[in-house]
Amino acid sequence: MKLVILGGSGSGKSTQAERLCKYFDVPLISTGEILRSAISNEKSGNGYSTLNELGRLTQPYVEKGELVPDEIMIEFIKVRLNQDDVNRGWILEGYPRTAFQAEELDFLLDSLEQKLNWAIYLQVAEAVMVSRSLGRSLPDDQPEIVQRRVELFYDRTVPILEYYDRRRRLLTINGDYSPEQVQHNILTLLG
Ligand SMILES: Nc1ncnc2c1ncn2[C@@H]1O[C@H](COP(=O)(O)OP(=O)(O)O)[C@@H](O)[C@H]1O
Repeated sequence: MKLVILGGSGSGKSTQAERLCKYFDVPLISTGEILRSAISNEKSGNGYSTLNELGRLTQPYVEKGELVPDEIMIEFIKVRLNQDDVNRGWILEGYPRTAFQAEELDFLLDSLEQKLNWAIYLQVAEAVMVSRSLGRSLPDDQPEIVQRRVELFYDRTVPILEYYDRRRRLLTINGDYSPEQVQHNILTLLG
């Protein structure tokens, strides 16, 4: 199974992505989680590694709630999707986040002779995004930064919905239910 999970900050996309990975027994690729761990690794000064390099490059963006430049993310996904453990499938969460990243993902999948099954959009109201994000304790979850991520979600990520819809690959799910109910609704739609 190859799925992209789309949604704003606090939409429940990381919760659903984790559940779906267990269900389908495929690896999770969560760009937010990978970047946060690369940044904390780099800060703790654990020597030189590719992960530290990624942390050093992306920290200024992540900490302000800004998007990491497309070129960095596209390169990262290219390397990740070429690794052996993702042959049978994967769930991408946090990527793509811009229309350019979505197009590049399609080019990459073409070159790997892979095909995306579905893009799942977890739809919640803006107030739900903000209140759920403020209830977490991630380093980049302060109010102004959350607000900025929500703004960028509408400006940069919402256009991707149309991209996938035109290609008949979009499933929209109401994210304003319990995690169990949302997962159930996703699995029902996936058939
Ligand atoms: N595909 C991406 N493109 C650009 N920046 C990204 C991407 N994925 C993650 N990031 C960066 O990592 C941060 C945290 O990502 P994530 O945990 O997915 O956030 P959210 O809580 O908004 O869903 C983002 O605010 C952004 O700075």
